[in-house]
Amino acid sequence: MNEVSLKGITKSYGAHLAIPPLDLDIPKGKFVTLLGPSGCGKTTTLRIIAGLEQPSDGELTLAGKTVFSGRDSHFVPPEKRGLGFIFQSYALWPNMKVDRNVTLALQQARKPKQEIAERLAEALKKVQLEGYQERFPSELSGGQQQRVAVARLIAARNSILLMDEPLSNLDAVLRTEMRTELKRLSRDLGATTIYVTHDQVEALTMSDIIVVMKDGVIQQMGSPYEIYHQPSNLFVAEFIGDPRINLFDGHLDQRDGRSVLRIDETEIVLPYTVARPSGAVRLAIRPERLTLHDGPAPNSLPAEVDVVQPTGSQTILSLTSRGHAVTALIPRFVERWPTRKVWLELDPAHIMVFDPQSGRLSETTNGAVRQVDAA
Ligand SMILES: Nc1ncnc2c1ncn2[C@@H]1O[C@H](COP(=O)(O)OP(=O)(O)OP(=O)(O)O)[C@@H](O)[C@H]1O
Repeated sequence: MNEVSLKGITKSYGAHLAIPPLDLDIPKGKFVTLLGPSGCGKTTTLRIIAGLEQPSDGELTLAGKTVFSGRDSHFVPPEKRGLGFIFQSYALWPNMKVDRNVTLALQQARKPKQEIAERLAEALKKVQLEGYQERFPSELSGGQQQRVAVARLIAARNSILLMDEPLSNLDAVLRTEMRTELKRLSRDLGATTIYVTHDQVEALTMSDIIVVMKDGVIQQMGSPYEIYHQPSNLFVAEFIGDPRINLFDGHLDQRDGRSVLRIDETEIVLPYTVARPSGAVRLAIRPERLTLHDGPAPNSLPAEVDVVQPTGSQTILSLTSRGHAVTALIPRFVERWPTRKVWLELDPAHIMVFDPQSGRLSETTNGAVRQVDAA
């Protein structure tokens, strides 16, 4: 069942159409991330769901109830939508102590005192802030303030949670910790969570479903696995993955039932058949699917090593192959590559073939796009 459903939702600011007609169905209990570059409409979409922004047209339903309809100007205000929020700026009341910040909504809903006290204690325990009830937000660190915002969500027990870049003000260590925390929260509450970020690592690590947006238009909606391994177009392929995916211009030949790729003088026979005629193509391969050799090898391009960057468990190698910048990712610590001239082997099973005009991923003849590894 879909917990959140947008049908033909649009939003214009004056003459600027920020969200062209948008259809989006979010299943109950899933952690769904809206991901995309700055200005792609993620926040606007979330604010529309929250009721903080009125759409120009369309229909929005939450848990089966229509909360906005452009047809009859029906609009349910945010406080009546039964949603929980966490935004980037924790949105705590600066003049209220932690206990009141956590329980304000429960008090306004006139819940019994005993229940409020129990929910407060439980929520503060979950975020490890027991004993902090009497502090004002200004007496807490950024991470602790964010945990108060999380405690408020726990106490409210909303079935739909909306989060807009909630971790962007935190330092790297805290961000990783809070990622785990928010994922656990969403799971423990059994909540449907809609999370906005432009950080692909957050999206890949936290989500059941990622929705990649560009200019208000959904480019792909799928599991992190699908988004990473089967990007539906070049925009998604380039947006996801750090270091970025490598792109090459190439030529596809359909020869005796086999698909053969050519990049300059290098020929690569693919282990699957691409469902498109012979001709120019755009090829993509992830940095971790390249292997370096010190002499000629099958499926390889000659290249030169420019820069070696160990990151700890992995090393990023920047190379140049026939004038093109290429990045390889090696799963170990390397300080110096022994030779400057190398051969860069492309793993044929992991080459993606895109239409050079439309940028769309070409399907394989088995009906689906390539399957790699086990999901
Ligand atoms: N109040 C407003 N008035 C005019 N234009 C707006 C307003 N709010 C958003 N926009 C425009 O709508 C588009 C989508 O903005 P939105 O904030 O949803 O993007 P975003 O993907 O969340 O970006 P970011 O990651 O930078 O927050 C942008 O082109 C933005 O300039």
